[in-house]
Amino acid sequence: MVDNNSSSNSPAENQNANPDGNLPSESGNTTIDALAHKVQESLSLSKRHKFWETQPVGQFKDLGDASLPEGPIEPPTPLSEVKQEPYNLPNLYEWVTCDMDSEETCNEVYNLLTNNYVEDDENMFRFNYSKEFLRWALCPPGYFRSWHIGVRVKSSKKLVAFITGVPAKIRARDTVVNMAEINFLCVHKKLRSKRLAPVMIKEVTRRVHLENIWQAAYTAGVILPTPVSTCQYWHRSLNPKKLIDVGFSRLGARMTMSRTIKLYKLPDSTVTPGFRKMELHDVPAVTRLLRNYLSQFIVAPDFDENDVEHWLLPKENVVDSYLVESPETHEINDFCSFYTLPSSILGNQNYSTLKAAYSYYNVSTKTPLLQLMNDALIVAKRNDYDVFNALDVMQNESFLKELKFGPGDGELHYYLYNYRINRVLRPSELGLVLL
Ligand SMILES: CCCCCCCCCCCCCC(=O)SCCNC(=O)CCNC(=O)[C@H](O)C(C)(C)COP(=O)(O)OP(=O)(O)OC[C@H]1O[C@@H](n2cnc3c(N)ncnc32)[C@H](O)[C@@H]1OP(=O)(O)O
Repeated sequence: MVDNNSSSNSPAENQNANPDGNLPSESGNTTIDALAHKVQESLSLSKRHKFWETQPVGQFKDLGDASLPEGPIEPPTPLSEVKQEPYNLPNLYEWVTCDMDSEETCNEVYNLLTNNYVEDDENMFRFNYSKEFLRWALCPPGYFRSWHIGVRVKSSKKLVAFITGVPAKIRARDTVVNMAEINFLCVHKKLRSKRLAPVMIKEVTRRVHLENIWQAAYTAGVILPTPVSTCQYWHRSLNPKKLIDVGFSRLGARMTMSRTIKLYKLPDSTVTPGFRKMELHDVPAVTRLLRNYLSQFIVAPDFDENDVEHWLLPKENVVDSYLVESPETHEINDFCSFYTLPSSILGNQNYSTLKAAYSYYNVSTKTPLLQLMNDALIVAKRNDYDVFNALDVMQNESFLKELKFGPGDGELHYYLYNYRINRVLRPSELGLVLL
């Protein structure tokens, strides 16, 4: 198994390719790794965060203080008191709102992210979100164009930084909160470490406030004050030869290439009777199934039918969803989905792209989750994905090891802005996947 014998590096697991120079630990569960990780964590916890210390987020000093009330950290301010003008940028730059419907703007955003977004620690891979994916991720029901924020060089109009929000209803325990999901924060490599990121975060916050929304959810590879939960990526090789050739994984000790290929081989067709692609007419049934399933987690999205249609109806090369329709009753009892996020392979002679599927929302009520996810692996393999990634959120832990996923070497931290949860959650208590 990948777990102990090989290491893998992907931008996803290494969003902690971090500007602050903390070393991420290698994969594997050795004592030294665990120790190094603890040391790193305590160094991060004692570090000053000049910007984050000023924000309404859980602070490290309050960690473990269960007496603090759950819920908003600060009350909303009257809308008339929200700053009306954008924050000041350094003189050479200007704010722009990015119209993702414009082919030209979408291209510019795509190019900025393709060349400057998240890399792994060894700079071997960089996320390569497609244009269709970006449009999907940024234009859900009720989205605000004003939350798609760019920074251009005034003179040349070159796009050099980006940050986005989309609206989402997220439930924290019993309370459904209107939030913004913040993503795609990116500063051009040449403009790093100039404190541009805090200005961008303040500007997106201002624009979210203008819509009378006061909370946000986001994930990052870096440790900031203060994670609601810390999750791990796991990877299931579908094309082990390519993954080894490009340095994503290593050949295990005492393994040959042909034994490795055999180990990860999957059947050509799915095994569950009634397993098929989700269609538009399935939206009501999938919504019911998913809402019921997500109600067990402490933090989870509160999806309605419009959300399900947007986020889960299959979209080629963006999101894939399958369900099990009972051949007898035609009831829909099981559902699985993954999104498509390739990574550019940097500096490899033979390959330029790693095709990765990321586990999204999965629900099993009749088909065992293990069997359902094995069918998901089979369709992903049939569609030429190289690797299938999954976080240890929801009930994913129950299938990871058995289906030959190996742990990655990075962590993904979940955060809430202006909302306190009074203890750190286990990944299995989280029902939320952000893109
Ligand atoms: C109510 C509504 C609220 C809405 C807002 C909710 C909050 C949303 C928050 C954003 C969620 C984003 C979710 C995603 O998109 S996560 C993906 C982030 N993007 C990348 O990793 C792409 C590659 N890296 C870059 O483009 C840059 O390194 C970035 C832009 C990340 C930082 O640029 P740079 O390296 O040039 O640094 P600086 O000198 O300008 O600024 C340094 C300050 O920035 C803090 N920093 C660094 N990385 C992150 C990070 N990932 N989240 C939050 N803060 C971050 C850092 O701790 C320090 O503050 P402090 O430690 O001194 O205090």
